[in-house]
Amino acid sequence: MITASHTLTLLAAIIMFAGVATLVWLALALVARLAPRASLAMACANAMAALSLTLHMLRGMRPDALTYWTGDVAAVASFALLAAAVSAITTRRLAWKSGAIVVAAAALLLLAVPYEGDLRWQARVVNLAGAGLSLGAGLTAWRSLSASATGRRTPAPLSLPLFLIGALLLVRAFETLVHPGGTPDMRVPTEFNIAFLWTALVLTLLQNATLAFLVLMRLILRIERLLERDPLTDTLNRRAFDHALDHAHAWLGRGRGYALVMIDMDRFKQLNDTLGHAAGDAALRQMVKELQPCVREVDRFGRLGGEEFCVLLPDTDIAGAALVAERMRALVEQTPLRWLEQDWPLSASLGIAEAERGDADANTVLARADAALYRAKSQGRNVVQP
Ligand SMILES: Nc1nc2c(ncn2[C@@H]2O[C@H](COP(=O)(O)OP(=O)(O)OP(=O)(O)O)[C@@H](O)[C@H]2O)c(=O)[nH]1
Repeated sequence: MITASHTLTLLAAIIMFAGVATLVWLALALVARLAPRASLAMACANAMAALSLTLHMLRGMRPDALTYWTGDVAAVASFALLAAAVSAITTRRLAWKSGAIVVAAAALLLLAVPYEGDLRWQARVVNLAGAGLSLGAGLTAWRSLSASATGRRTPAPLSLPLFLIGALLLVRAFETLVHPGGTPDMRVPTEFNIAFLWTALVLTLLQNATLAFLVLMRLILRIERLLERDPLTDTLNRRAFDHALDHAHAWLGRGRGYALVMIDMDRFKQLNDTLGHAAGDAALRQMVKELQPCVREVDRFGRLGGEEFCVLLPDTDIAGAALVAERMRALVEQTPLRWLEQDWPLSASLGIAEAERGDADANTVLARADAALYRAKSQGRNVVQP
C-alpha cells in the first residue's frame, strides 16, 4: 500500500540531491572556475528546485503566502535558470531574458486566481511554464549540438533529458485537467504521484550529469585545441600536422592520394632584422589569414617551424596542387605588410609534391616538397616549383 511516507521520502530525496548538486556546481563555478556562468546558473537552478520542493512539503505548516505562491514561482524560476544554463553551455550565450519573462508572467498568473480550493489552476501554470522552458532549452541544445563541429563527441541526443523533463511536466499539467481524482499536491500518496516523483528524481540526476559531461567535454576540447594549434597563427602545430600527414599516407594504399604545398616566406630574416620580431610575427599572421580562403575544409594547414608552412590537400594531384600554390603565391605578393605607416613587400616561395604509391612513408613526400621549395628559392624566390 502506498502511504504518505513514500511521497515524502521521494520529495526529500530530490531536495537532497538538488542541494548536493547546488554545492557541486557552486564549487565548479567559484573554485574550479569551469564554465563559471553556466555552472552558477546550474547551482541557482538546483537551489531554486530544492527551495520550491521544500516549500511544497511545508504547505499547511508555514504561512500560506510563503509556501504557496513563493514556492510556485521558485519552481518556474528553477526551470528558467536551467534553460539559461543550457544555453550558456551549448551556445556560449547566457540567454536569460525569455526565461525572466516566463517567470514574471507565471508570477502574475498565479496571483490572478486565489490560492483556494484544489489549486489546479496554479498547478497548470507552474507545469506548463516549466514544460515550455524545458522544451525550449531542449530545442536550443539540440540545434546547437547538431551544428557543432565536435558532433561525434557531443551528440545532439544529449539534449534528450530536457525533452523528457518537458514531457513529464506536460503530463502533470494534463493529469490535473483530465483526471478528476488527480491532485496537484505532490505529498498525496497516489500511484501517479509516486511515478511522477520517481521519474523526476531520475531526470534531475540525468540532467545534472548530462550538463556536467558537456562542461567537461568543453574543457577537454579546449585543451585538445591548445595542444594541436600553433599559438601565433592558429594553424596546426608540427606534431598535429605530422599526425594528419601519417593519416593521409595510410589512405594512399587504399587509392586515396594527396598532395603537399610547402610555403616559405621570402627574406624573412631581413624583415625581422629591419622592422623587428613583432613585425615578423604580424607578417606570418597576415600571410596565414590571406591563405585561409584557398584552403578547403578537408585540407590541413600546418606550421612546420619558423616561417615554413605546409598544406596537405587530400584527393589532389600535382596539377591541382600547382593551381592552389599559384593562387597562394599571388595572394601573398598582392598585399604588403603595413607596419608603422610603412609598406614592406611580402612574397613567398612554394614547393609542391604529389604522393606516389611507391613512397614508403609521408616523410618521403615531405622531403620531395622540401626539395621543390629549395629549387623555388634558388630560382630567385616568389615562384612555385614542382
Ligand atoms: N618574427 C618571427 N621570426 C621567426 C619566427 N620563427 C623563426 N623566425 C625567424 O625567421 C628567420 C628565418 O630566416 P632564414 O631561414 O634565413 O630565411 P629567410 O630570411 O626567409 O630567407 P629565405 O627563406 O632564403 O628567403 C630567422 O631570422 C628566425 O629567427 C617567429 O615565430 N616569429
